[in-house]
Amino acid sequence: MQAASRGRTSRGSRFEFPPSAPRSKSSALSPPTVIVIDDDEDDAVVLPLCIKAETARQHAVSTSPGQELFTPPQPIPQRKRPRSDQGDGQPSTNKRRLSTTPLPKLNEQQQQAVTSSIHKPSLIIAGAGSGKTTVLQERVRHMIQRGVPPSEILVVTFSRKAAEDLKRRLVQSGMPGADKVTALTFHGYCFRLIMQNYHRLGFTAPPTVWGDASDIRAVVKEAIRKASLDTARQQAIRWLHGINGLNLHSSWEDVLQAVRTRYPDLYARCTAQADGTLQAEKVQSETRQRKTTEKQAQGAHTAAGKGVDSASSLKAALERACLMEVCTRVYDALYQHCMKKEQQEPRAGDVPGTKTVKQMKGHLSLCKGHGHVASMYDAPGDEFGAVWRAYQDILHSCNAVDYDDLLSLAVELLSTDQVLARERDRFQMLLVDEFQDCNAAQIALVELLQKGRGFVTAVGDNMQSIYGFRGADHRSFQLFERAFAPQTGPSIRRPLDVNHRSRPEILQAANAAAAGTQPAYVRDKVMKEKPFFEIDKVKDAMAHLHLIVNLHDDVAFQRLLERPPKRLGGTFQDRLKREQAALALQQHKTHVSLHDAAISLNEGGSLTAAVGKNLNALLRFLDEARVECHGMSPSQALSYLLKRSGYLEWQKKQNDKRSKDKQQRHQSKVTRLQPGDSDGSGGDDDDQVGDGFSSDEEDEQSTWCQGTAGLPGPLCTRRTGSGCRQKQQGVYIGTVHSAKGLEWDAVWVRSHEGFGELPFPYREPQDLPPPPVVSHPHLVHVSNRLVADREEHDAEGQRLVYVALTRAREHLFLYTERSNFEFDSDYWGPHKVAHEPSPFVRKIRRNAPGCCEVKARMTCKEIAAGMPRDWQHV
Ligand SMILES: Nc1ncnc2c1ncn2[C@@H]1O[C@H](COP(=O)(O)OP(=O)(O)OP(=O)(O)O)[C@@H](O)[C@H]1O
Repeated sequence: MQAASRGRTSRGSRFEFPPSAPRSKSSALSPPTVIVIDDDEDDAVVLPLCIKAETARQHAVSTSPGQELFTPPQPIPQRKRPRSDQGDGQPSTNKRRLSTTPLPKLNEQQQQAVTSSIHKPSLIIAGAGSGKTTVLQERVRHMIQRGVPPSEILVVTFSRKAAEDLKRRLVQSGMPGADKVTALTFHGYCFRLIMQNYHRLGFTAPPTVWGDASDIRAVVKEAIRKASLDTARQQAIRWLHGINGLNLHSSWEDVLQAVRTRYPDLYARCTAQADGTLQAEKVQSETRQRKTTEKQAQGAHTAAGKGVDSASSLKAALERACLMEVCTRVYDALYQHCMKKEQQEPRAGDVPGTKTVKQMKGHLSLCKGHGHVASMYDAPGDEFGAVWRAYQDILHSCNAVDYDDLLSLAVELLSTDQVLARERDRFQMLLVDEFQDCNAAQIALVELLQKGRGFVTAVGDNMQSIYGFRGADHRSFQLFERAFAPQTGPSIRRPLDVNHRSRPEILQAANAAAAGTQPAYVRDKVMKEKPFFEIDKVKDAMAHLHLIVNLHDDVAFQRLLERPPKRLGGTFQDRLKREQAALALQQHKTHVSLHDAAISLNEGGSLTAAVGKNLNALLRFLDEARVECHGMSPSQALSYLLKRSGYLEWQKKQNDKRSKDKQQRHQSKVTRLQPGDSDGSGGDDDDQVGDGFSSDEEDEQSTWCQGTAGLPGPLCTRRTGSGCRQKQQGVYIGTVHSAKGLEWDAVWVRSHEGFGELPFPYREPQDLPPPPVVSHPHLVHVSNRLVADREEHDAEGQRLVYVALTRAREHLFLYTERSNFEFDSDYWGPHKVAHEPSPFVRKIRRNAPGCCEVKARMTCKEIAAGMPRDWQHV
């Protein structure tokens, strides 16, 4: 950084400028600034939007939710925000203020909100930066001061970061017992509840939580396959039309009898197959055939022997073979069809009804978010309902749940008197942050926990509602009032009108961006770092852990099959899948686990020597590991497993081929896996359990596996991705969703055309899941309106921009690169694409011209020079 001379802002903070930079007003960076970086040149090029630095900063800004936010903020009372200037006038670093500084002196409205009766419901709806979270924290302190035992206070937030922050702040405030307060995400709370009561939900052991997006997609794919199988049964019935009085409800057994009558040859062939004489059909190559003749003969002998020994097992084997023959005729065609469809992105004009895996996954999540359950989609022939039921069957037989299930299962638990009474006893007081983003299940949880009692405080902001696409219920505040009005009467709402965070100009710009016309949405490709729990090595390690606590975890088992050192190829996996399907038919189950199928194949003795050896070794390894890991801590178990399975050795060989720095990166990834609390009792570490909103779109990730035998549970693994980077010195890079509730002195927002785009594009009504046919057994307010209309969807995009801009305290930079490389492998390969500034930037310029100044160009040096001196190293 070059030597610099000093300038002075109206507030007295000192900024440095390089000698070469002109010292006109336009070069002194005042927020907000829109910058266009031209990557053709070394220098950045700035367009945009600089604030007149001398405009008011000495007053607070009026802010209130909803429409009023669009009106230009009125300078009202003196803003007495205690800045964290460190004596020399330098602004604070880019850490969240709440986590590092003492609580501010509350204004009158805040004071009232904090001290209102703790035995009455309170709803605080206020704009960004008005101190909602601060009030929530202070209210907890107030409750403790009023004699509420801290362990009976439950604070629910929307992200783990927010929960951790709140807890830390409470502890730092020195309030005795503050560390006993429970601060969790909704999903964290539900997870804990389910782990403590899993047996009431029909689980025989604590379920595994499947959160990885690609794993879930694989399960959905399998569910589509299974649902197709049912369609196949119906097709087979049509194929065998009229025989033995078959109708569409006939079982596979009836189908079998019909085959026997109509196609005796086929039936005989299947009999022969069951006797083991056609085993060779499974062997693909001549070479392999020769090598395995002996083994096959042995296997055939065993199968035949079994058949002779027992008439019933011969019948079962016969049925199995025959059924498979019939099923696969139609089933394969359907499966291929489904899989082919899955490769394609949904496009306008796609035939409605045939859903892709991605669509199905989205629909499942959306419906679960709305509090629906599979049984609500029981209409015959309903494709979505069939897939959903198959999906749940797979989860159930693998003793697993997904993130969305955590909420609905918790609702189910709290709908039983015993659990509800215990939880209400355990947590007297409930406080909820970001209430505007609650979905039906979350609202139901709040209602169940406090209905008729009303010791609940909720805070939120309509303008920051950005989770509609995941089922956040737009009526959340209304529903809150309806549920708790009997306890409060009409005075339930408490306003907070003063923004204490951002400079007025920033707020004006944010309001301007969110006001007026609808934004245009343009698809944007974002290159982002792979989330920690999606890194292959991490998934490998987690698969080992998951399997030793739950052998029926098919996702983990599949992974161990696919990955070295126990690699078992695609042919074997196909065989295993067939065995799995056959076993399920034979046992009249919708699903049996891959592990069970593997045991069956292993015992069948019909595998080639090499495959048989590998499979046997894998099964033995799992059996032994479950015994050996008994009582170990998760990190010990992980070390043992990776070593014992040969994975580490394999990795070492791989590492030898890598450069040294790559090795170090890998090592650091593995060591990031940290064990959580070990007694499962939900101590302090329990709030490490993540919020479940992070699996694919956001930066924070959390995964769980639970102990059975001796393994401690829950094992919480924490991601040290950008969420943790925030705690270090440096720049936090994240999505707008992940930044919600947080604040920084300086915020840079990339603002080219895609800015404001939601994670999911708008879906036309025909692309939505069908409405449920029956209502939910537990939820009171389940909305049948699955997704808001286009107008609401666009408004949510605007709110996303509003949230982004209001994260800034002092400096807001909106920048657009003039052009950048984008990757298009299908056609041109990487090529440069020109970027236009976002429509929001145009709106800020149009609607709030007085608050910002637009710069056409700015060099990188000038940008850096505009930063406070102690930031220039960043
Ligand atoms: N009375 C006050 N005086 C000075 N500063 C305050 C006061 N109340 C809150 N603040 C500060 O204002 C900032 C915003 O507060 P807080 O995060 O609680 O607002 P919020 O309404 O939860 O914001 P958002 O909804 O945008 O996340 C914080 O830095 C907080 O310390």
